[in-house]
Amino acid sequence: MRVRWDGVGVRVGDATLLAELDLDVASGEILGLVGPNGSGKSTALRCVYRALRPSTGVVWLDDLALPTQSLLDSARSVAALTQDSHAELDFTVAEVVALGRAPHLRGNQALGERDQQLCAQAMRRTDVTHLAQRSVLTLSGGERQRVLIARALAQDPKVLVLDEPTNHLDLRHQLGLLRFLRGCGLTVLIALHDLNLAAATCDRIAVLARGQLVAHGQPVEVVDPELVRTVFGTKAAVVTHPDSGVPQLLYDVTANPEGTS
Ligand SMILES: Nc1ncnc2c1ncn2[C@@H]1O[C@H](COP(=O)(O)OP(=O)(O)OP(=O)(O)O)[C@@H](O)[C@H]1O
Repeated sequence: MRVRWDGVGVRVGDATLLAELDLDVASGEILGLVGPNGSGKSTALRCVYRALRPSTGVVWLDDLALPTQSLLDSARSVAALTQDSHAELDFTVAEVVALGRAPHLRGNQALGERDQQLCAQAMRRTDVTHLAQRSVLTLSGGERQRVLIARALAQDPKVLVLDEPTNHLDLRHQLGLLRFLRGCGLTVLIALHDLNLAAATCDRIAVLARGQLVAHGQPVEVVDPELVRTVFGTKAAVVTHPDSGVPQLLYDVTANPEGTS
């Protein structure tokens, strides 16, 4: 499913959280949103999963404008793992993952065979099957994060919106998740702080700063020392990964952050 931000701006009072954003994401593409804290990444994503109504512009899913769709219809297409996703009730892992099926069920309708298959598949993909009967309250931060990703996958969406999904995940599970995203065939919109993981995972990267889109393109076009210096105020060198050919940044924590010496 194609996703398009069409002049999407968000203002609260006098503050512009997101200036008019134009971005077009093809079906099956992975778009990475990167940028400093407070640059508008979550705001841009919230407009897609409808936690926020844009002040200007429209988000399109294929040729349907989001405001013309019911919340239920868009929830069938778009699953989100957000920074405010919580699992604070005393539910088992299996119960939390099953909540992902809610947009596809009527009222208190029980899970059917296909629903159960999708939940089981989502739990396998996120390596939480062995936790199925545990209370989510007893999980570590990374285990809980994987359960929330499983819930989003169980929704069987066409578009997956992930806001910092690698938070709390150990290296193996970070790479496992990103590898899965590369092969899943869904349209993926993902906010990431780690520019190297973004470069390794995303087809295109959009760089936001103070609510503005300041760069946009394939990782080789975007991951650049000058951009890292101007946007993040950080000195970095770029090398090419010997196997994947993807640009990767190297940091020197002893260097002057502005890179002036
Ligand atoms: N309701 C609000 N009222 C005023 N300002 C807000 C509101 N919601 C968000 N902001 C501000 O909008 C800016 C953009 O926030 P957003 O969460 O989109 O940034 P982000 O790029 O996702 O940041 P981070 O990397 O820290 O998660 C921030 O400065 C934030 O404080």
